[in-house]
Formats: sequence, C-alpha cells, structure tokens
Amino acid sequence: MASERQMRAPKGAKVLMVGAGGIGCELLKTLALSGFDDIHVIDMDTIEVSNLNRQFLFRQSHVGQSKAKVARDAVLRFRPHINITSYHANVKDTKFNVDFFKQFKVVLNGLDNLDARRHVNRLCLAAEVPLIESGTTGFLGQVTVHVKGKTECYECQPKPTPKTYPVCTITSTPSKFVHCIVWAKELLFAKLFGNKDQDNDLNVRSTNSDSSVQPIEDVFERKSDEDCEQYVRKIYDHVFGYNIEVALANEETWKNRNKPRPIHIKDVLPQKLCEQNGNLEDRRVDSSMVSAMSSLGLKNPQEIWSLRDNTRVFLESLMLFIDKREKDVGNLVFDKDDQLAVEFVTAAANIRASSFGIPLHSLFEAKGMAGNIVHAVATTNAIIAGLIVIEAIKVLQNDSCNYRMTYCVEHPLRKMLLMPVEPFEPNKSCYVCSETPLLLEVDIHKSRLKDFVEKIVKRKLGMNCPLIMHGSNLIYEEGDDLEDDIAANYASNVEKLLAELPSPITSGTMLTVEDLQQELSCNINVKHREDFDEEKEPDRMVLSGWSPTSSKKDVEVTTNGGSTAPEATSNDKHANDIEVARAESGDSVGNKRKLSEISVQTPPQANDGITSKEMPAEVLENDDEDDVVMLDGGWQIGKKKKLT
Ligand SMILES: Nc1ncnc2c1ncn2[C@@H]1O[C@H](COP(=O)(O)OP(=O)(O)OP(=O)(O)O)[C@@H](O)[C@H]1O
Ligand SMILES: [Zn+2]
Repeated sequence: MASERQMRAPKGAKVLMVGAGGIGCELLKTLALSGFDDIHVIDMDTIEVSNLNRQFLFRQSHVGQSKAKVARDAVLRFRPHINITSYHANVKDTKFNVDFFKQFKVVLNGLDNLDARRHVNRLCLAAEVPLIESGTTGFLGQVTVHVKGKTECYECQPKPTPKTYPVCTITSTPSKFVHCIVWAKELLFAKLFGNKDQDNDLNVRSTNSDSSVQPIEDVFERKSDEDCEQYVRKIYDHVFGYNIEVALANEETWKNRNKPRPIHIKDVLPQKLCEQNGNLEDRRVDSSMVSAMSSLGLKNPQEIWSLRDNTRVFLESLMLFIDKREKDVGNLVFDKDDQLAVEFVTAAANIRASSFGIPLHSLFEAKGMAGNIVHAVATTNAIIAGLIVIEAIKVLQNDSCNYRMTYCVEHPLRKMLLMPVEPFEPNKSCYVCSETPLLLEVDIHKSRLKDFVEKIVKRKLGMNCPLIMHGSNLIYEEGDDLEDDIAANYASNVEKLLAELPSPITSGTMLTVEDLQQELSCNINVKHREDFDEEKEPDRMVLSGWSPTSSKKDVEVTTNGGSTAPEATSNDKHANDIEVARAESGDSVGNKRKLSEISVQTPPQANDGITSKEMPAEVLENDDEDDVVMLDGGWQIGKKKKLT
C-alpha cells in the first residue's frame, strides 16, 4: 500500500514521457491513475493497425493519427482535469534541448531504440534530471533508474551490438537456419534488390571463380531482351546450383563437414512456371499488395513448404519484384513488413537450407528470424509501466536508498518473476557521464577523417551533430548554418587521411569530440596501429577505454541471440533471463551481473511490508512456480553497493 506521502508526491510534478507505444500507453494510463497531473508526452509516430492489439488507448479509427495526441485524448477522457501536453515529434529535434528537459522533475522512457535512448540519457545528464529507462522483449523486461552522480547512467555499460556471424559461415558453411536467413536477407536480397553501389561484404559469386578464365558476365544483370522467367531460373541455378558446385570443389572445406547438395531448377521444377500456375499475366496490379503466396494459392504462413513450393515462391516472388515493383528495385532494404520481401527471403533461405541438410522453416518462423521479432506481451508492458511509476515516485521523494533496477524474468526464482537490484554507482570510465578519455587505435595513413566521423563519432559514440577539435584547431563541424567557405573546408578535410589533415593526426594526438545539442564532450587519444584482424576489426579502427570498471570482478561475459529471438544458452537460466532482458531491450550488454550479485529476497510475509529475508541464489534455482510478486515501498533488499 502506498503511504500518504507517496500518494501526494505526483501532484504538481511535471514529468516527461518519451514514447507512446506499447509501454507508453500503459504508462500514461498508470501515471494518470496514480495522481500525476502534469504529463508531457513525445512520440514521433502515427498509429498503425499492428499496434492495436496491445496499445489499448488506440482504436481502428485512429490509424494514421499521432500516437502522442491520441494517447493524450484517450486518457483525458477518464481523467479530464489533469494536464497532458502532447508532441508529435522526434525527441532528437533541437527544440527539445537542455532547457526543455530542465523543466521536468523526472523523465520516463518508453522507447524502442538505442539511438533515442542514448540521446535522452545525454540530455537528462546535461539537464540534471533523473531518468527512468525501460524496455521489454516478450516476457522479459526491465526498469532502471539513472540519477546523475548517484547511479550508473544509461550508457555506463556498453550496449550489445547485434549478433554477427563469421562471413565464411554465411557464404560457405551454414549450419543453422538463421545462417541461411542472413545469407538470403543480407546477401542475396541486397544483391538483387538493393543499392548496386553499396559494399556487399558477403559477395555472391557472380563471375566465374577460375581466374584463368575470363570473367563471365554478371548473371545478376538482366539483359534487356531476356525473358523474365528465363532470367529468374538462371538466378536460381546460379546461386543454388553453380555456386554450390564451386564450393564443393574446395575439398578441404568439407573434410569434417557434410557436403551440401547442388540444387538445379530442372530437378525441382522441370516445367515452366506459367505452365504450372496457369496464366501469371493475371496477377493483380496494386504493387504494394503483390504476394507470391496469394498468386500461388499458398495460404498458411505457419506451414513448412516443400522444396518444390519454396522453389515456386522463389521464382514467383522474384518475378513479381521485376514485374510489379520495378521502381523499388535498386533501393530496397529488407523490411519485415514487406510481404513479398519476406516471401522471397523465406524461400531462398529454405532452398539453401535444403541444400545444406538444415531443417526447413515456415514463413512465420523465417519472418521472425529475419525481422528480429520477439512478439510483444501486453502484460509485460503493463508490469513494467507499473514499476516505472513506483520508481518515479521514489525519485520525486528523493528516496535514493530505495531506488531499484527491476528485471522481469521468465523463470521465477522462489516465486519471484521480478528481480530487484540495487543500482550501481556511475562507472568512472564512462565517457558519457565522466570525463575519462577514450583510446582509438587506427592506421592514420590509411583511414580518412570521414571514416572516423561516420564509424566512430556517429555510429559508436552516437553523436548527431559533431564537432571535432585537434588542440585549438577545429577540424570538422556539422550544422546548417556554416558559411560556404568553412563548409567547403570541412568537405575537403573529410576526404583526407588522418595523417594528412592540415593539422595532422599522429600517434599520441588527443582529439576532442563534442555534440553541442547533447552537451556531450569527450577526449579521444589516438594510437597509430597497422595490423587489424579483417574479420573481427573490419573498420580498421578500435575504440576502447570504455569498459565498466565499477564491478569488474562481478561481471561475466555472455553472448545472446542478438539478431534472433533470444536463446537461453546458459545453464543459469535465471541469470540468462536477466542478461537477455537487459540486452534485448536495449539495456546492458555483453557484461552481465551474475545472479549471485543480485540480492534476492522473499516478499513481505505479512502486509506490514517489513519482514524480509535474504536468499542465496543457488537455493532458489530449482523453484519453478510462476507467481508474480508485487514490490512495495517497504520491501527492503540487501544492499550491495551504497549509493553516494
Ligand atoms: N526518436 C524518437 N522520438 C520520439 N518517439 C520515438 C523515437 N523513437 C521511438 N519512438 C517511439 O517509441 C515508441 C516505442 O513503442 P513500441 O516499442 O511499442 O514500438 P511500436 O513502433 O509502437 O511497435 P512495434 O515496433 O512493436 O511495431 C514508438 O511509438 C515510437 O514512435
Ligand atoms: Zn555513464
């Protein structure tokens, strides 16, 4: 039960909510029902049909309208006397600057991407406003509290990068279906429908690999007079037949592996498609709706198609792209909501899987893997929203001793689905909330300033509008209001090698990189290095000095199924849950806190909320009862680290 003081805390407190999606809808409702009466909501999106199953403030009639505005209107209907201000905008807009953030007592995130989360974290640090971060992935979720100087900031621990696979596994030796999906999506789809100029690391062999023979013409290029069906059958034979034969020629590769089987179109589908399917000319014209499944009469996305059906879908979807989506071809990036793209990728992955003796999968399963989909669970969002409000009230009361990071796990420990963890202190080597310099190892004679700007400053450090200084020399800056000659000077600098800049970067140079909007500045120490591991360090630049130090002995490196649904690989299922929850929903990362680091307690025995008992984690491992435990303010947990 909330105390009188807790009930009063929300009154008059101006709070900012970022994101009005799955968590956001629940959160806005819970805030309003808990007594919050001055709520600002930012969301950049409009409502889609696919949101309606869980974003319960929205109805069919709202599709296409601003999420922030519709959520506001819906809540005002049952709480008409409170103030809700909505902004249909990107939180990264410059109007949401540090001064804007300063007006709030606390900021509550219900976002779905790292980029926006990092941005809000930086503005909260600059404005000195506490941040409550959240995320869910299916049954997993977490709520974390970030208060400048007291707890870790959102970026104190590096974030997970999507799981990657060695290039050779994808191009030559797949052993799991997901490898075939990556091949179909990142390589074949990109090659056939993507931007022709972009690098395709995973190059599909499109010329004869025997260098003594003149390269044959690019099979992926369709000749102007080439019949469409003839072309798609040629592609099929090339990627599933010829390329496998070429791979088989390298006997070393197959010494300890099962050999793949080349698949040729004549063996699977000897007749031409139009003879099989009737008149394909009748296909419907609306280009956004075209679907190989519908034109082939395949109805069930959960069914596993035979090799023959996958072949039909492959040919048909490729022809539909050429015929009906001609304008898109050359600009496409795989999108899980593009039905034809999903059909193509499913069929291509299945044919490849068949060649390598890997079990085939349905379109539904393939779509989940290709789109990194973990189905949202409305209840998890509701639980997480409730926990955000509990932490928000503690923040308003400055009750820092009771702040908790709470993890919603899938495998309960002693009837506990919610794991409260005391927040860690700020990481002294975090480049965002402390002033520790970073170290960049780079070949200053081979890397250009533009590589540094794009791959390090923007991608790794998440800066939007960077400014780079070498001592007192400004070597690069972005912005709309730059004078022409200055802009021209920077444009010429970015093309230069680091060692050849007007103020050359050498080993030992200290660069200062700033983002004025985020009020973030950090120093980067440059160290010249010539040898890089092409596979592990493809950017030929390594940024370090940003590892968590505050809890080094307590962390353990794990991997998680970053690009697919999480797989529980550890024996320690519970700890794995926590790790996956943090990683999948944008919280921490490669480093995890061991379960033993988390003080586990039984819930209060009686309603007085006083009785509590510490439980060693090992004792709790085998308890599998599925009760959700509610936390309340009086529930004490053992302290691991004192907040300063
Ligand atoms: N930079 C941003 N500025 C403002 N709102 C953002 C920003 N980035 C994400 N959001 C919002 O955060 C919300 C996240 O909600 P949620 O995770 O439920 O995603 P969704 O897009 O509604 O659903 P799904 O991705 O599952 O289809 C979305 O409504 C999205 O518009
Ligand atoms: Zn930090």
